Amino acid sequence: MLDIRRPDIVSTTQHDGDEPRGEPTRVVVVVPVLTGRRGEGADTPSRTVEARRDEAVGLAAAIDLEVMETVTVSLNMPRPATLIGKGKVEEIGGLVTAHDAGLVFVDAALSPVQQRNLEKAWKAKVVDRTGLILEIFGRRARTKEGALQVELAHLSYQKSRLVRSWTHLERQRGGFGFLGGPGETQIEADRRMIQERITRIERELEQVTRTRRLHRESRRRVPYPIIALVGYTNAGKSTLFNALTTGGVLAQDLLFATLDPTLRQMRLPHGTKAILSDTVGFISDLPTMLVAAFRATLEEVIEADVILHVRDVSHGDTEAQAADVAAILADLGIDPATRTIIEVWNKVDLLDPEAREQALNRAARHEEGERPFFVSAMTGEGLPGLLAAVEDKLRAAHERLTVTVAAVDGGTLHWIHENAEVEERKALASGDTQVTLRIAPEKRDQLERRLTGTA
Ligand SMILES: Nc1nc2c(ncn2[C@@H]2O[C@H](COP(=O)(O)OP(=O)(O)OP(=O)(O)O)[C@@H](O)[C@H]2O)c(=O)[nH]1
Repeated sequence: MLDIRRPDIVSTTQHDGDEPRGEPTRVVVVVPVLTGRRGEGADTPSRTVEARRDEAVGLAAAIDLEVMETVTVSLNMPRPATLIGKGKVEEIGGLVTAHDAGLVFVDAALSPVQQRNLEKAWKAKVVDRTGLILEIFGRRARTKEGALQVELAHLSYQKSRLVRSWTHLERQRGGFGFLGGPGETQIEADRRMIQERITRIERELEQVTRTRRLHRESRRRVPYPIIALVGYTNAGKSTLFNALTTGGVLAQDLLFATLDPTLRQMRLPHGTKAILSDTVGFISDLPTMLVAAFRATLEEVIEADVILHVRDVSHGDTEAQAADVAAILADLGIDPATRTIIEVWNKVDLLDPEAREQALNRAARHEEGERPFFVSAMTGEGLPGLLAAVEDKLRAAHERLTVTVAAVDGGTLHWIHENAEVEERKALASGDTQVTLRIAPEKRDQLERRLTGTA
């Protein structure tokens, strides 16, 4: 697990004599909001200031930090040295001391120099948005591959900061007119250490990815459709994942359960079996180095037969969150016009009657057949209706056929069991077998060729 407070995570921003003083889990959250000209990483026009504050607090809370205070800072012009102005830096410094905070989360992109200067000024560790998101992803990664991908992204992030800081130090050294000054060997050693870890993780990742690919291929041979959960962080995907797959792991689930905790087999009301896939939560302004890691964990979504877009409908910022999720899906090449995406409006138990009425009105504006489902993963409300709808969609896509397989054609019978869902199997007097099955459109031709002997 990665840890922003872990001492062996190299930081160019540590200096003798100004180590963080306060409690490492007490955090002051700073939300810079650009009011003037647009600048680096501070404002997100689609979000209100309140929503940004809420999100920043949520991010900090996601890794169990104790938020002592949240400060919004209006920025006309970002300052190169500290991002925010001198007066505010001092004011926040006062809060850091008063709360005995060991950490300040600045919800923006900080340059290494800004980070270092702020750490010096506040005598606390400073983490920016990318740093915190990397930390959250690191803690939530549930597969070995996911954990390694995030660690790799984290190391690349550190390395890039080291490089930039190096340039900065070089310039400084030039100014003082001496070579090989303090810091050089330390930074070189840090770089080497990071590079060694990157190489080691890349090797490990290659191995894990190869194993995963093999598993994926063996899973593909099993004809179960895939239902993928996607959604903004904290929307309730994992709660829903558990609610929909309770009842333990069936014996035949082991193939999935042991391989990957984000995949579980489930049974729909009429008995259709499917694989439910949980995914990592989406976050707005995802750091670029995480996009690749993200992509790898989203392969199931790309291949899914049905995508459930889980939304926290009780959240004030639910529309902007939905827009972020839609943008990420589009980035993954998922076209809502050709894919089955069902919106799941979760946490309805938190809505008061008036808010529920408003949400129902909003839902009614969706086309029939694309109406969102109101559910509570917590209380179970609405889940049976959702499952029935998912099953309908899957069944609509999978044709139901009754075929007769010749007694001599054991190969085709085997193929059918591997590639289709067998509903009924009857031995005929002739020795042939009559099979009623459901099959995906892309497999139908193959079956036809086998049955007509043209395979
Ligand atoms: N009241 C209520 N709370 C819910 C419901 N579903 C989830 N929660 C809570 O919302 C929080 C987030 O739920 P998770 O299931 O972890 O959300 P997630 O989407 O998997 O989050 P990430 O892992 O960040 O992507 C937890 O505290 C849940 O207990 C619901 O239907 N009602």
